[in-house]
Amino acid sequence: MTLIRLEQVTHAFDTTHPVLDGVDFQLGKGERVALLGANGSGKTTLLHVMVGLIRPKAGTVHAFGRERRAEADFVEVRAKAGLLFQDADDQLFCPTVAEDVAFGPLNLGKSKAEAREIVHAVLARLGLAALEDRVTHKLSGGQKRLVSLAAVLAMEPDALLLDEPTNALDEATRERLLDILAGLPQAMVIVSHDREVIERLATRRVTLAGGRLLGCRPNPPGANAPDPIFES
Ligand SMILES: Nc1ncnc2c1ncn2[C@@H]1O[C@H](COP(=O)(O)OP(=O)(O)OP(=O)(O)O)[C@@H](O)[C@H]1O
Repeated sequence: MTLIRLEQVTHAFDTTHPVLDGVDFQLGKGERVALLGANGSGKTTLLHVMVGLIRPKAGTVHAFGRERRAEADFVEVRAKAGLLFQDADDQLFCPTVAEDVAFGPLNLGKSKAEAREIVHAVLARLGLAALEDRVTHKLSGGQKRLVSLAAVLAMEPDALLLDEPTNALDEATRERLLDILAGLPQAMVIVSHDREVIERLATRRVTLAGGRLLGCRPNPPGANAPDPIFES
């Protein structure tokens, strides 16, 4: 079952060259796709296109059963595909951790009591119960990353879009996050330059280069060369 499908997505921020140039991509249920590519190759842009934070100049976005065009379509997509931002400060904007994690469920129409239950459950599951009443902006970078993931998981998404999830984490926090991610059932797109993240989590790898998406399987028998062009 395909959760997200992009067809011929093209996007440019200026008139010089497109960042994305006819990108086809599919995320299937149960897949964990590593999205690789050099700095500035358009990985974050592609994640943002998937959830409607950027509207491409051309091409189509299908997600969770239908084509998505308008902002109202993407509100639903963002509830089903949780985006973990590269910078936790883009994710967390409430005074306390509990409020930040409750924000999504409340937005989805849960009652305050239901949201409180979800906050307790998610924070406990991630080993973050002690942070519940902390002031968000005073957390360390690693704590913010884990709380961001808690806020995303509180929405009970079907897919996770992770933008450099282990970036700037110390070894212990990185291991902890990797263990958590490895135990999650959601389909994932994982943007990462962290070899261990890719080797441990990814079921498939794709690479953005020159605006195009090239596909290759992890450790393909016989060769490591990318397939010439990505899947249909
Ligand atoms: N809002 C924007 N306005 C103008 N240019 C932008 C904007 N967002 C991204 N870009 C440009 O688009 C290109 C792709 O950026 P993007 O952040 O998607 O790359 P990336 O592959 O995620 O990079 P990194 O690995 O460094 O995070 C870059 O040249 C970037 O400067």
